[in-house]
Amino acid sequence: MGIFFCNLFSRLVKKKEIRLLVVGLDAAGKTTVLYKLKLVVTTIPTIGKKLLDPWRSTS
Ligand SMILES: Nc1nc2c(ncn2[C@@H]2O[C@H](COP(=O)(O)OP(=O)(O)OP(=O)(O)O)[C@@H](O)[C@H]2O)c(=O)[nH]1
Ligand SMILES: [Mg+2]
Repeated sequence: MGIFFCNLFSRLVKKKEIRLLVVGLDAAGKTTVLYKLKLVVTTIPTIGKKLLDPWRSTS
């Protein structure tokens, strides 16, 4: 875990573009945390629950 954050921090200092996946419940505060950490350039909002429902027919 420590090595992961060290690598992440060093990449941020170098201003290199990184992609970060943040997973959590709807409106849990994921985007808020990224903005507070000043990590956000662009975000993709939560995909609709219906699209992720494995029991829902795709036809
Ligand atoms: N009370 C409270 N509200 C919070 C907190 N963090 C975020 N919020 C509020 O919760 C709402 C949703 O926050 P977002 O950061 O947009 O949540 P999200 O997880 O990115 O949501 P999705 O992208 O829709 O999945 C916003 O109105 C925030 O202001 C917190 O720690 N406490
Ligand atoms: Mg969000």
